[in-house]
Amino acid sequence: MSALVFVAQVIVADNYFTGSKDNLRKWIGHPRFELIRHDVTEPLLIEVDQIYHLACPASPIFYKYNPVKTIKTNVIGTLNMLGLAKRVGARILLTSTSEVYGDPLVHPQTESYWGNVNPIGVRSCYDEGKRVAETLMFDYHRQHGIEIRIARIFNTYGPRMNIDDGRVVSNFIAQALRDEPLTVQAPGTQTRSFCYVSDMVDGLIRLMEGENTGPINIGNPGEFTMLELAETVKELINPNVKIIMVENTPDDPRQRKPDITKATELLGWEPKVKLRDGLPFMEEDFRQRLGVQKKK
Ligand SMILES: NC(=O)c1ccc[n+]([C@@H]2O[C@H](COP(=O)([O-])OP(=O)(O)OC[C@H]3O[C@@H](n4cnc5c(N)ncnc54)[C@H](O)[C@@H]3O)[C@@H](O)[C@H]2O)c1
Ligand SMILES: O=c1ccn([C@@H]2O[C@H](COP(=O)(O)OP(=O)(O)O[C@H]3OC[C@@H](O)[C@H](O)[C@H]3O)[C@@H](O)[C@H]2O)c(=O)[nH]1
Repeated sequence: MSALVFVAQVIVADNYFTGSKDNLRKWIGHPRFELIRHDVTEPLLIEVDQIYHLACPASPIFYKYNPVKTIKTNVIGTLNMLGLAKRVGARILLTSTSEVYGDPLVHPQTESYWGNVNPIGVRSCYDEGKRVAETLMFDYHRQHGIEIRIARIFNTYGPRMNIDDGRVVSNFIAQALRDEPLTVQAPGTQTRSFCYVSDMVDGLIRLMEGENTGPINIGNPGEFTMLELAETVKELINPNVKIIMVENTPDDPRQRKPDITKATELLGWEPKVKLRDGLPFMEEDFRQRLGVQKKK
């Protein structure tokens, strides 16, 4: 009996705008791993079978920092990755976002919903950028026969996130560990649905290896208000910490929850890690990096 073993080689291209080499430390030097400092707004000439196109700042504070660069990354970066896919005949997966639904008027969000997005707002570089990226994917698919996969990712969290990333889960955990008040942006009743990173990776691999182009929502339907999230972090990590209300930013979506029927039926995927079970893994990682011991 003989077995065919598929041995993957991985090439990571990153310009380190929000990413960190430190997160890849254990792979550097591995014979089947290669790391390239590369900005996707420039063409990339390599030979590959599959492209996971994730490059894009994702935290609102980072994507708003240089909005022109964010939209270039989404448009020119996606064009370059599609050009690479076309040249070498690779299958390409785009990590799109629940932000394509904008401030959704349909709840929970299904993939057939076209969204409610402000085209000229401060978030548009990101949400409209990802919407164009999805359009480019489908145009390359229809015009050039490129094999595409589109994931619409809902808020994802987990260990090794940048401590000062600025997104809500990392903010609350870092604040709780630093004994700083948890900053709930008003009104605090806005909702998000949080997916643990290992579930997300499993969903993305299933989508890449499966037969469906998508778009497919990948996210955890467990929905929480930001006040509920703050209360949960307080209870689990630091019962003495204060929760304060601070000003919000424009166009913050008021509610978000994925309908994952397609992911369940087409990919056989559903998330396994509940928020209360995922937060302690992130707490442990943040404690180590911040040097904060658990109180006995
Ligand atoms: N984490 C989430 O909640 C979430 C939700 C929806 C969609 N997404 C999408 O998933 C992808 C990854 O998100 P993340 O949370 O890991 O974000 P992140 O900001 O932590 O990581 C993004 C990575 O892209 C790199 N990058 C940014 N611009 C680049 C460029 N021009 N060229 C090359 N590399 C570049 C960064 O250095 C970083 O390593 C993004 O495309 C994001 O839009 C994430
Ligand atoms: O300290 C904070 C930070 C954020 N928030 C609130 O928490 C909610 C979530 O904010 P985040 O910044 O974590 O992320 P958002 O949901 O706004 O955007 C994210 O959505 C999906 C992805 O594409 C991106 O990762 C990102 O754009 C918002 O309502 C925000 O007002 C707080 O209450 N306090």
